[in-house]
Amino acid sequence: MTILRTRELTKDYQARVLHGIDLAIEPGQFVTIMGPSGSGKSTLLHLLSGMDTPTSGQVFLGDDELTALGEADLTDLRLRRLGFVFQEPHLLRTLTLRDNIVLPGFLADDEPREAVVARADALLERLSITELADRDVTQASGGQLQRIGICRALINTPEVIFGDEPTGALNSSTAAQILDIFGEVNQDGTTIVLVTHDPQVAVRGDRVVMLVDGRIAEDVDLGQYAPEDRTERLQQVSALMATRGI
Ligand SMILES: Nc1ncnc2c1ncn2[C@@H]1O[C@H](COP(=O)(O)OP(=O)(O)OP(=O)(O)O)[C@@H](O)[C@H]1O
Repeated sequence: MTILRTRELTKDYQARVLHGIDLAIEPGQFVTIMGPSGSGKSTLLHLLSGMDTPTSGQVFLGDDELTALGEADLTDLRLRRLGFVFQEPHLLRTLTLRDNIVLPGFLADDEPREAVVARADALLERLSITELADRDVTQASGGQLQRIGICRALINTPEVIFGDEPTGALNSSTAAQILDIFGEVNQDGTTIVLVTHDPQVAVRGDRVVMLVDGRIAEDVDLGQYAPEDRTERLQQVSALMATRGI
């Protein structure tokens, strides 16, 4: 069983940047996508998450083909079933941080607003940032804002969380805390797919998909090592990167 699957996915800009990608991700996996700059990592993430459409090929979320949906259905699917965490959280400046979190919940309009607010408050508490609820973006640190971004990504209880360098703008200790949160979310059963250059991010996952020139060059299972056995994982990832000249 797969939660995300691609079939012969290609993407052309001026030139072809993805060449027939076949990838299958199982529910609950924590996958990182690595590779040299320009290898197509972000492009693949955008196609997997329905943020962009391929030149040819298919993407499936469970039994649903994303690539067969029109823009309105795709937007609705992204809102309800997928979560996104970017390098910068891009929060709305005119809203409180709590209101930034609840907004996608209100847009989904599946349940009473009080229930959405209660879930936002539970997420704030879980990520230890309850005190930020009534502040705005000017009144929190980068790491705190990234936690708000994660709460927002989780508000509609997505099946998959996608991240593009989600710790790229943070110092290493804050980044480690954010990665702990991704680990906990994954432990709860949410599938995670992160693009990263950073081996310290890759070791948090249980699978590394390495892209080179728009093709999957390596697909490595780190699950044989316990998650806390980061040294072994780091050696694997570093060896992989060295092999590919990264
Ligand atoms: N919107 C676009 N229009 C034209 N070319 C693009 C566009 N987006 C990406 N590309 C090109 O596609 C190729 C892959 O880009 P992509 O951003 O997916 O790579 P990446 O591996 O994520 O790179 P990086 O690690 O530098 O972020 C690059 O050659 C890039 O210039």
